[in-house]
Amino acid sequence: MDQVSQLSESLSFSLMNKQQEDDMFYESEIPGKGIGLIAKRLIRKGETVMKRQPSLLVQVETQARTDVHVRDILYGQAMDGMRDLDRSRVMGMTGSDLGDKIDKNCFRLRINDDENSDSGDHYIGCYPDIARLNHDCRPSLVYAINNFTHSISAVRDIDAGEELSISYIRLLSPRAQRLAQLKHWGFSCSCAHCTMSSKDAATSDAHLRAIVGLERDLDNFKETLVMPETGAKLVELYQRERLHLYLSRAYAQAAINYATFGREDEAKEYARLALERLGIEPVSNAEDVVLMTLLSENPRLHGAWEARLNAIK
Ligand SMILES: C[S@@+](CC[C@H](N)C(=O)[O-])C[C@H]1O[C@@H](n2cnc3c(N)ncnc32)[C@H](O)[C@@H]1O
Repeated sequence: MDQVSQLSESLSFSLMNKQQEDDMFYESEIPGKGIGLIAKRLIRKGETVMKRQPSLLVQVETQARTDVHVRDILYGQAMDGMRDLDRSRVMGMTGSDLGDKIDKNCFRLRINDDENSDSGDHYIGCYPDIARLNHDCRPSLVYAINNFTHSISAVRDIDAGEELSISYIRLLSPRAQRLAQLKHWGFSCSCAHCTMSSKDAATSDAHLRAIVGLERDLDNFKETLVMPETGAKLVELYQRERLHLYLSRAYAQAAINYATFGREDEAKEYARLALERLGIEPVSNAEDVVLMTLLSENPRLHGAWEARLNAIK
């Protein structure tokens, strides 16, 4: 979709669905976290929760090169140019001044790039409605920023009264490391996963270490410890850890791994599960969808078919 049609789709989504959003969640004071968003009704897995264009966009390179005094003048001009409603939402974001508000609430994004390279223009985008979402190490929502559009959907069913949350960081580090990383963001994480007992945290940390180890083994085709079931074991660990937001990748790895051992039925089944999870994500990676569709229909046509069997021979 080009940027103009994406923008108009997103704007019409915002207008048409404002009523639906009002019916979906509300803002509330959350003990120890400031303001947050609470589900008003059951939100189904895969439901779109919000879609927004940025109220303010900062080009990272220009910002880094600009002296603080000039930057403040530019920020002021940008604020003056905003509609009253946007200005008051931006000023309502948590933080002492605009620079601090941007640091604490806004998202880094990259435009016109190839995902795997360092090229592209780097921006910081401010989406004040989305900035009300607190962090949780087991978030209920997943987000994606495609061009400038920020889209969020539910990774699992969310009960009425539950807090809506996203993750500000990647979640495979042990508790102590996650806490240190979030401290760097200026807060001490009080999510249920960071405040659990030391015994439960040690079990969770062991699962996370096992996940990282299995992913490393699965990525290495020379790794002889990998069995046909290694990918399924990875999926199981992600499920036990309730890291639903990473399940599409885990199912995909399991599907490919079964294919590398020539296990057609399991490869098809896990590819089908990967496709189901990809459908839940706000923006699915087109390449992943094509690969998983191929695997779910005819794993023998995938480049990885029997790759590990052939390596053992
Ligand atoms: C993007 S804002 C989220 C909305 C914010 N609570 C508000 O009142 O506008 C990020 C700030 O929320 C608070 N916060 C978010 N997640 C938290 C968590 N898991 N534990 C404690 N504080 C949290 C921190 O103060 C953090 O700097």
